Amino acid sequence: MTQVPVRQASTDRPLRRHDLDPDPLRQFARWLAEAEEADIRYANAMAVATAAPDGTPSVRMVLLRGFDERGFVFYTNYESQKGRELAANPRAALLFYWDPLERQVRISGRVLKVSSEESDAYFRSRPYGSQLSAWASRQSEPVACRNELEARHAELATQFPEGHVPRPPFWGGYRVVPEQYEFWQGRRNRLHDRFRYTRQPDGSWLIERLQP
Ligand SMILES: Cc1cc2nc3c(=O)[nH]c(=O)nc-3n(C[C@H](O)[C@H](O)[C@H](O)COP(=O)(O)O)c2cc1C
Repeated sequence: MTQVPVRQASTDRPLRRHDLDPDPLRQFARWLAEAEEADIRYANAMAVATAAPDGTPSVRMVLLRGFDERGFVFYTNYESQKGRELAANPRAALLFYWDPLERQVRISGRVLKVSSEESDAYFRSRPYGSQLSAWASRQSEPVACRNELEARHAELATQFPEGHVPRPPFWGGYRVVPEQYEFWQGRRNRLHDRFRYTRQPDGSWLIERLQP
């Protein structure tokens, strides 16, 4: 077996109960802002885990495009592997990892499609080339060669001039509505700080420290 070197935490940045915002959304916003201030490339990149109906998990990176009290939004192809899994089992887990800050955030909950108006508005804001790519790619399906994709992209450019690309009906947003969050702060000696927020039936959040 190839041994993978283990790196020790370089700083010790405690996370205490009284540092936490009672609202996990505000706590998340604070940590994301700190990740952005730390110049982390793609601080909004997150892994999204879904599961097939037989329980087989799958995970991939996507970019968080917005978040508020309604949930966490990302955009993708509704007919991709994740889209098919979410249609059958509308639950997901999200994971952010900000290495320079030694922080991890886990979020899990139910998943809804965002409204078509919201997806349309976001699609309109995308660069022209990305709009065409959304049409060109049958995401997660095999393709014989890259030329086929590029030819389709070029053909779509003649069909849809810049500024006039409609959103493909098979492309749009998902919103993950959190039921649980976990904020993890790496500490020396692997005695890390972990706090879990669990949504209660009355809408409040139970906060518990977890063992590392
Ligand atoms: C940093 C990063 C960001 C990504 N962002 C997205 C995204 O926002 N939406 C998306 O559909 N795919 C995104 N991808 C590609 C996905 O990881 C994945 O390859 C694709 O969505 C197909 O996944 P699936 O076959 O599991 O459905 C991103 C990949 C990386 C590495």
